[in-house]
Amino acid sequence: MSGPSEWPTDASHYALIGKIGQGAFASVWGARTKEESSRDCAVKVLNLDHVDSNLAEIRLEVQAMRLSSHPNVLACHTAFVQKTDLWLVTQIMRKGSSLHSLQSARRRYRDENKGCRMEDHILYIFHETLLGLKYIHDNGQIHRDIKAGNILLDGNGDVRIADFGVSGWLEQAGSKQDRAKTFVGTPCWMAPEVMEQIHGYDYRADIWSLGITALELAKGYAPYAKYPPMKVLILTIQEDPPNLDSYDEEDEGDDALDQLVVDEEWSSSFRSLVDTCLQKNPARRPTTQELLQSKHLNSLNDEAKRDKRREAIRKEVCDLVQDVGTESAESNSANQLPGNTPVSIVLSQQDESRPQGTTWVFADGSQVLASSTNNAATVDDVMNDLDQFGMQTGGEHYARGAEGEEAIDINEECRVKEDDGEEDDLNKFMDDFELNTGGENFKRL
Ligand SMILES: Nc1ncnc2c1ncn2[C@@H]1O[C@H](COP(=O)(O)OP(=O)(O)OP(=O)(O)O)[C@@H](O)[C@H]1O
Repeated sequence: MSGPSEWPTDASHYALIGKIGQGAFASVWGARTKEESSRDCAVKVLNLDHVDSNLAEIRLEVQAMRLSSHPNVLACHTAFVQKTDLWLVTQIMRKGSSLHSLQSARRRYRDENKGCRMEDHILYIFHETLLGLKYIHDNGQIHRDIKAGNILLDGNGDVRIADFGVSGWLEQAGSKQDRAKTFVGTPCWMAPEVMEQIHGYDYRADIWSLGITALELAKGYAPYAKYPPMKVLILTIQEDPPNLDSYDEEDEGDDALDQLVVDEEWSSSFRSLVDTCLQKNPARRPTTQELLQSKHLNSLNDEAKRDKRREAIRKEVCDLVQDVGTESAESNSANQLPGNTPVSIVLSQQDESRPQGTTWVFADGSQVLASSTNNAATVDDVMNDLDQFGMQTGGEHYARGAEGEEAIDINEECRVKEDDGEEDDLNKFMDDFELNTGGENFKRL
């Protein structure tokens, strides 16, 4: 393989062939170097307006990314600034995201009236991802954005984790000093402790996201994906962890999701694997090593069995899916459901001008202070008000207006007048909320 320094660091040396996909902060392209012996690659173009780390920091991190080498982590060849964009040149994974591949293959089987059972393929992807994640965790890092859109498949069935390090560069809300307490992520995959930011979080947040990813691959979309980000945050904090059955009831009759939903039988071992990852108390979640040794995945540690699974996914999935990044390929964007919009979270306790608590900052810059006052609301009140708010602000993404817009206090927005006679419900909701959040947030003033 060529050394990383040999990759050109000027955009004019690359030909962009076809768009692979569009994320919230970046577009990704299939590309080729314009050298005599041209090399294929993917180029992720991040608009610098959304990049808040300074370039020296990014350079150092890219250096680290280039040095990190694992068969299940996407290799980064080089990175450079081009006008107002940051270009990240990486390996290209021909089948794109694992979700895209599984869903495309499922559609093919369905069209041909053939049965297909994806559980073994999902377990294989899960196991490969765990190996990459173990490498990341063993190096003292947290990925922070594990989801099927960042788990990529190549034509031969290889699996690699993408976007390692990138989420840390994205636009952070709050001042530089707050940054250690700031987090950017996609709500549907975010662990409850990351949303609350009470006791901080560690690598076990990635294990939660991996559990959500297993659900996503199994069902075709992440739990709560149909809801706007703020509602996802509240449901994740309040409700029992999702599982393979829970969102069937939730989403029944939803036309948009009916297109995506997958109806398959799942083994009890797979169900229990998902449940193990999705424990709200992070201390109860297993480490990558424990998962690799668990009865659910143990057999895949055998090289011969792994090779067999790789061959099976190549034949039964990869071969049915068109390569991404070619002129004719369709864009491989993750479905743009509301809950897939990134949100950043800031702990605002140090800022005396604001009430204590966590601030959730949405991709469009709108903010919600999850703090408390004497008034409280029932869950339904909160949800109704969020819906209202969504409507007023243009819907799905709660696109609040321009810069300088005031942050929205959930309680301010959801305040229910005492004479509505709902005080008891409201108090109960706040008590539950305090309980769920460990009592530090949502403190009554
Ligand atoms: N190196 C690559 N090879 C093949 N496909 C890729 C590569 N990198 C990214 N993709 C695909 O390109 C699409 C866009 O990726 P991108 O990382 O910009 O957005 P995302 O992860 O879907 O969402 P966001 O980053 O906004 O949370 C995704 O479907 C992803 O799977």
